[in-house]
Parts: sequence; C-alpha cells; structure tokens
Amino acid sequence: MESVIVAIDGPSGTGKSSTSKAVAAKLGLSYLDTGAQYRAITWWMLRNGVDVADPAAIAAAAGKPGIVSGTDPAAPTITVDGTDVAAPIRTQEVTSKVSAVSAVPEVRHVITELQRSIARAAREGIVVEGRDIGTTVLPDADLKVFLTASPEARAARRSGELKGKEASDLAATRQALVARDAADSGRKTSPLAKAGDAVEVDTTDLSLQQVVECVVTLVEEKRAGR
Ligand SMILES: Nc1ncnc2c1ncn2[C@@H]1O[C@H](COP(=O)(O)OP(=O)(O)O)[C@@H](O)[C@H]1O
Ligand SMILES: Nc1ccn([C@@H]2O[C@H](COP(=O)(O)OP(=O)(O)O)[C@@H](O)[C@H]2O)c(=O)n1
Repeated sequence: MESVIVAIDGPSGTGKSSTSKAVAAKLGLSYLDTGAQYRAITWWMLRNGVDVADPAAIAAAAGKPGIVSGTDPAAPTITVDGTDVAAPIRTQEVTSKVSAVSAVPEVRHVITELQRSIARAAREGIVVEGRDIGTTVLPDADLKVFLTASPEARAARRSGELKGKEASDLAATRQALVARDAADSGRKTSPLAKAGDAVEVDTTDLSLQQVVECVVTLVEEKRAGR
C-alpha cells in the first residue's frame, strides 16, 4: 500500500494526540507529536537558563538542543541530548512558557525541518499532529483534519488529566487554555490555523472512538481516490 501523510491540527484539548495515536496504530502508520518537540525545546531553554522572555536569546540557542522523537504510536518517545523528557515537558512551567518559545521564527525553522525529515523517513506513512502541519510543515499532506471543540469541553478534558489541587480549578484551566490558543493563533510565524483544504471535525459531542472512526474513514476514502 502506498505511503500516506495525515496532518491533524487544532487547539489544545481537541483530541489531537489521542486521535492521532489511535489512527496511526489502526492503519500501521508512524506518529509524530510536534507539540512535544516544542515542549522539549522549551524545557531545554528553561533548564539552561535562557530567558524565555527574550526572543533574541531564544533564537540564538534554537539550534543547540538535540531533539529526537520516537514515532511508534504504541510507545512514542522524546529525548533531548539523550535524556528522556517525556514527563518533564508536561509540567505547568513548560506549558505556561511554550507559546513564547514556539513563536520565535528560528525555533520554528529548526523544528519544522526536523518534522519534515521525520515525515520523509516514515516508509508506510505518518500521522503528524500540531498547529501548523497542514498550513506550513506538510502542505502537500494527503489528508488534513482540523479538530475543534468548545472551550468548556476542552477544559473539562484537560482538567480530568491533572491531579489533586490542579484538577479542582476548572476555571483556571479554561483560562490558561484560552490564553495559549490566543497566543498560538496570534503569532506572526505559522500561527495555529485551519488549512483551506482541511476537513473540520467538531469533537465537542463526539467520543474519542467516534473521532477515530471518522478520521480512519477519511483516510480510507483518500486512499481509494474518492
Ligand atoms: N472526543 C473526546 N471525548 C472526550 N474526551 C476526549 C476526546 N478526545 C480526547 N479526549 C480526552 O481529552 C484529553 C485531551 O486529549 P488530547 O488528545 O491530549 O488533546 P490535544 O492533543 O488536542 O491537546 C485526553 O485526556 C483525552 O483522553
Ligand atoms: N505544530 C505545533 C505544535 C505545537 N506548537 C506549540 O506547542 C505548544 C504545545 O503543544 P501541545 O500539542 O503539546 O499542547 P496540548 O494541546 O497537548 O496541550 C502549543 O501551545 C504551541 O505553542 C506549535 O507552535 N506548533
């Protein structure tokens, strides 16, 4: 079967990661979480004392960390200079700084080239999820999907993932999520946006399984040349 490239974009909490992993596993494709790469470079900046309020300092350091993504959908991995950062990239500290780092054009250039080389190397094909995959990273993707959901649904989903004290504050989760969407949509270089030829799927009232089935069907239709 021919290799297929699927781009899945959308704001936080719309189900990109869960959907992409499940679709890739079902179809025997590789999987790439591009948000994890932006989180990893942000983690490195914080760890190395780079002032993340200073775009020039971020730009100067953008090429330094060696980020490697493992693309098996059953066990995706991410390392920086050989260190497993899967857990530390999910902290609130990284989450609150990632939009500032990902807005810097030099960062986007480095990470975009990395993403393209990973997609080229995927023999069977790949599902790549992020914010600018359909518009910028892989504009020739075979299928582009843009996931959406209400801010309430997204905050409830995210809140359910957080433990203890953090989980109790749904309003704060919603506020942080909406602020990150605004920063990601408002930046100059490849903002979060729906590609003109993307299929939009509102997941607010759909189960994860329904979204997965919907995307698998879209891929199969593309493969059948419909
Ligand atoms: N359609 C859905 N209905 C309910 N919960 C969902 C749905 N899709 C994803 N989730 C849950 O919402 C949370 C965020 O999903 P995730 O895939 O990480 O979103 P994103 O990658 O877009 O930020 C996860 O806990 C996931 O299990
Ligand atoms: N293709 C991408 C993917 C993520 N990002 C940035 O990385 C951040 C984290 O992405 P993520 O997908 O891990 O975020 P969640 O929606 O999973 O919380 C986003 O808020 C963006 O700032 C980006 O700029 N471009």
